[in-house]
Order: sequence, then structure tokens, then C-alpha cells
Amino acid sequence: MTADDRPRRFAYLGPRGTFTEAALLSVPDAAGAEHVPYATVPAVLDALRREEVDSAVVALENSVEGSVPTTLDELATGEPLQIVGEVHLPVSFALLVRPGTAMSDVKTVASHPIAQPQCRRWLADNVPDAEWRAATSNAEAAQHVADGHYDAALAGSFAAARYGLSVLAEDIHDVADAVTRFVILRRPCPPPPATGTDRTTVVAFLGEDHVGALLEILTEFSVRGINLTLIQSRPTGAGLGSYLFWMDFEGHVADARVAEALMGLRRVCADVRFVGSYARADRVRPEIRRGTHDEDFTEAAAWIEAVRTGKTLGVRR
Ligand SMILES: O=C(O)C(=O)C[C@]1(C(=O)O)C=C[C@@H](O)C=C1
Repeated sequence: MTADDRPRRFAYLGPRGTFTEAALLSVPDAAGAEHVPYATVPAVLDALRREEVDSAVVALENSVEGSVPTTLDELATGEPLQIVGEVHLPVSFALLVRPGTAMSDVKTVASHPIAQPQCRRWLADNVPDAEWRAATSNAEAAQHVADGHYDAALAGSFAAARYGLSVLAEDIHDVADAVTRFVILRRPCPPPPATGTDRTTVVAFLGEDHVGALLEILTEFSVRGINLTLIQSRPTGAGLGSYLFWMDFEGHVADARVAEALMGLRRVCADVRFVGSYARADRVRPEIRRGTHDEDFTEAAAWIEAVRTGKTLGVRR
């Protein structure tokens, strides 16, 4: 990416003090750019589609709660956007209250719906009588507590200072070491160059339901030694039993094995949406199986060409 096409405005799920903002602050390209908060994930994505911003950051997957359905559905079926990068952020919650509030005063706890199940046991043990209330983000929950609407919010401890709240309990979670994966989005563009530690995201639309349809899709990956990192079925909305498959897998569309698998998907699916090839945040290098390196595909294509034109190739070592 050149200095000229570096994003100048990034949209994120606000208000200020969300985990999404914390993720955005770790994006090198976002340093020096304007950070623009929006109230919901669809509003963030629409701002990018309407060209109010040049890039956007949204949560896609949490290690405890799984994928974020709103993000998946929007990216799978909304006007196309492209993932160009990702950020992994350790997520640990704090119970934020107005100064002077004791644990026994907490009768309502607000949070983003994805935060509550991550803290369910802790809440049952520590504030068993408190009722849970949904907020559009954890920072919005903190804002509501500051405004006196609820007694406590589950949010990042970094949100306390921003909303004039106190941290009543820290490091709240039912499962330790939770991580949320955020994706960096742009309007459709050429994918960033391959790094050797990449991930690709596609959405496969099965079309007519038939025996072995999912197996057909998975075979395209398995025969080329491609490891899936996430597969999630979501309803298309076109009636009961109509599903699409969101798939994240190792490799870049510039890799021959990935391009061949995508061509295979294109042949067996009613439709395939390419959502992006981008560097993995954890830099995990895929194991490339024998016979699936770029050179193997090049050699095989040369061999077919030789067969078709009646030439002979040297003996393969
Ligand atoms: O509410 C926030 O702070 C957010 O940034 C949203 C969000 C999410 O949508 O998953 C981000 C990370 C946490 O897993 C919980 C909530």
C-alpha cells in the first residue's frame, strides 16, 4: 500500500472505549488517521460503502463465543466489502460502576450481547440477583451506567476513565485467555500481497440442496492440502434449509493451491463470494503438503500442455 492510498478515515464500533477501538489503535495504518465511531456494526459497514470513510474495523470471531453473526451476515450478503487485514486482541472484562457503588448495589448489568456469555458464571457467582441488559457495545453500556440507567457495565477496564467510572472487579471471564479477531475492511480492491502467513475468506452458496453438497465443497480444500480455520453456516434468508457457508482458510489467492480450490468451488457452488486474502495476525505459517506447492501446479499445467500438443517433457524426478 502506498502512502497515497493509505486510509485517512477509519470507521469503528463506538462510542469511544470499545474493544474495537482498542483493536483499531493497534493497526499501523490507523496511526495519524481519523477514527470515526458508529453505533452498530451495520452502520460501520454502511459508512464504508457510502465512502464516508476509507476503511473500517469490526469484530468477526471470539475464541469463546465463536463468530459474530451480524458481521458474517453483512459481509456475506450485503453490498461487497473486502477484508484486507486482521487484528487479534486479548479480551478481558471489568465490572464498571459509578464511584461509591458496592457489589451488593448492583441490580442491573449491561454489556454487548457477546460479552455476557463470556462472564455468565462470574455474574451468577458474584451478582446473582442482577438482571442483564443488552447494549450496542460495551462502551455504550459504560455510557449508560455513567448516565445512571444501569448499575454496572461489563467493558474493558480502559473504558472506566473515559466515562468517569470505577473498576469494581477486573479480569472477569469464565474462560481464560479469550481473544477476539477483528478484521480491517476496505471497498473491493486488489488483495494485499501474499506474505506466506495468510488467510483467505470466502462465502459459498450451495444452490440446490443435494446429498454430499458440503462434502463436495470440503473436498476442494482437502485434496489441495488447505486447512480451514473457520467454517460457519448461516441462513441465506431465502427459506428454511437455505444456507451459505462462511469459510476462512490458510493461504492467499496468489497461491496456486488456493486459486485452484477457489476455481473448484466456483464450479460446484451456485455462487462464491471472495471476501479477501490478508496477512494473519498470528503469523502462523501453513504446512504445504507434498504436491501442492506453486511449482507442482506449474509443472502439472506444463505437462498437460505437452500432452495436448504432442510434446514430451523430461522425466520427472
Ligand atoms: O463492545 C465492544 O467493546 C466491542 O468492541 C464489540 C465486541 C464484539 O462485537 O465482539 C468486541 C469484542 C468483545 O468480544 C466484545 C464485544
